[in-house]
Amino acid sequence: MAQGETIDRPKPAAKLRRIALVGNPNAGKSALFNVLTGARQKIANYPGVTVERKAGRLALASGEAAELVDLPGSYSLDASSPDEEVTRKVVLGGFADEPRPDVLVIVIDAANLEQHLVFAQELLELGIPAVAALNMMDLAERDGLVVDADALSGVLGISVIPTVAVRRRGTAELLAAIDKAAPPPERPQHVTLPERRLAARNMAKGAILSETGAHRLHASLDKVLLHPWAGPVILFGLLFVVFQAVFAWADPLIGAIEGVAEGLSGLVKANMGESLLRDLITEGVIAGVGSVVVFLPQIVILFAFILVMEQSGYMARAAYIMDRLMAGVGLSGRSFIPLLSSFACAIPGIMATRSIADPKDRLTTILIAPLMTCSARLPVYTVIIGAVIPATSVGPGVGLQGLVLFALYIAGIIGAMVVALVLRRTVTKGAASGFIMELPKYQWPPLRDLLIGLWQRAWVFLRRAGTIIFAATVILWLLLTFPKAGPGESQLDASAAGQIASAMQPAFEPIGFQREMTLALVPAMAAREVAVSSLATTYAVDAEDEAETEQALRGEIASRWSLPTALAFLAWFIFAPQCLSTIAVTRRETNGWKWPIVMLAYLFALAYVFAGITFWSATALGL
Ligand SMILES: Nc1nc2c(ncn2[C@@H]2O[C@H](COP(=O)(O)OP(=O)(O)OP(=O)(O)O)[C@@H](O)[C@H]2O)c(=O)[nH]1
Ligand SMILES: [Mg+2]
Repeated sequence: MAQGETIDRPKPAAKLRRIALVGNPNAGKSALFNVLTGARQKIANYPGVTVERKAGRLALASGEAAELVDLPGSYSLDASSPDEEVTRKVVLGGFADEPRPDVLVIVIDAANLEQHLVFAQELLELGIPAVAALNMMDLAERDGLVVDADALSGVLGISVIPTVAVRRRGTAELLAAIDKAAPPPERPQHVTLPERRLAARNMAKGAILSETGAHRLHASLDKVLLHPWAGPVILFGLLFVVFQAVFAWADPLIGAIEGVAEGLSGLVKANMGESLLRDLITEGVIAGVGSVVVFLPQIVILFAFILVMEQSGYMARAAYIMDRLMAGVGLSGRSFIPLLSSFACAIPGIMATRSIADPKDRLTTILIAPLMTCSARLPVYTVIIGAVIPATSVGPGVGLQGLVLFALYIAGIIGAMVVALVLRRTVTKGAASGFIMELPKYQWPPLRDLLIGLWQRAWVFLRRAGTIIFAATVILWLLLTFPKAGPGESQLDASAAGQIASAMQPAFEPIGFQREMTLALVPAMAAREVAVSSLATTYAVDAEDEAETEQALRGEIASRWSLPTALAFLAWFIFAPQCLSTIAVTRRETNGWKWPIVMLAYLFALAYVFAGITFWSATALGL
């Protein structure tokens, strides 16, 4: 769910041996890829994480360099979803510029042997030299399974190497086996699925030496967590805690970062004479970029929860619980994970829809993904909530601010559900497809994966602050600073930005937006957080005297905005179609401009209508 995750197309390498990691979803292919190549491909404890192939270099036991390709998990070579299609094409040599792999590394989950051996047999029928990685041996052992790798090797006719990808166990042996990989013994062709299943059962029986009852704890955990009514209550309670924590835990850290920004600004002022450059640094860079960077603690806390939920195996349970709810709006639990990813960023979320086989399900999921509150909206929400909602407590351990934030997330979800319902009755009409998903095993999140995951998220966020947000802020500062105001005229009125905003203002006046809010919407098309930095820069430029510039953005908003106006702005951001990258990735994933335009139009309409409704009802209530 990394934001803006990049996809490297494997480059055709003429001389290098090509080795492909294949197997069922969630077998640990990407984890193996990471340890073998030193890369940091995304992994998580639920199926369908990898949706594109990715290549890296590795050194074989002989020292020879080879190319390793990580593939999306698949249940068979009869592809039904776009991600499975990628696997099928790579294995069968269907991509024009990519030769068929020289060696297949079939990754098998030792704790799910029978299921994983079904696809393994189909792969062996291809006759490509192969080895098997019998992965997750630690979990098999923990569950009391003793798996006989040699017995398995005997029936499959290839080397079978026990591995624990996350502990780097067995990788040297695996590399040595890849070196010596030979074509598997010829197998009967065109075996039917029931025949393969039967054979898999027999092979598994022969290879599993003992099975004791350590499954019991997990079974009882599932009884509670997947209980028809206790399950949703626990899930809801958990999410509630997450949003409370985002506010409660981050506050001291935010204060510290704000202090650093103020200190820096003071330092610049003390050491530089009055000049445009000094203003650019203090009003543009420090006020603008700084106002976004302060949200790093909240982003990190949110992701820490999400990563722990993913890695522990709970996320897949959440999808399972949500399945019934999703069925109510014509979607399946399959859509849950892409939608959940969209809470980080809609881009990886939309890409994750490739694991949805049904095209109409998939399209609906893509169209509603931007309604999930992405992390770029968090700064906008929290700065406004911090400014206009009092930090009072509404119950033991429950703060009003966290409650409002929670409500904003829920509003996005409800909006998405309603839109899905409407879409399913109209443009994407059709029966909802069934949901099959295997539930992964519970495990303690590996600390290393957790820290790497957190670091990646934090880095993506900081990089955005240093690039897109920095650039947008500087451009905005220039537009706010020139042309210079004449005597008696306010700088904001005279500036190019002020004139642009004034031209747009009639459209936004009716929904309660002030001119600087309207202005903030324009650069926020690049990245939503820019709404915050542009407000900060605008107020810094607009400040009458030096002292006022020092005031943090929250204070400015508190003194300048009425409550209805602030609430309308929040409502706008629940729906606002304000990120160009989302539109671009939608165009790519739907192969055309039709659906991105539909998306843009409906989001814009909803944002406008809801901001308006919020403003007018809040005003009528006398807030
Ligand atoms: N305990 C344990 N966990 C493992 C092992 N290998 C992988 N995992 C975990 O299993 C989960 C799935 O791993 P991935 O590498 O994402 O699986 P994948 O096969 O790439 O899955 P898809 O991309 O969905 O096909 C992650 O949470 C890993 O941390 C292992 O040997 N032992
Ligand atoms: Mg993977």
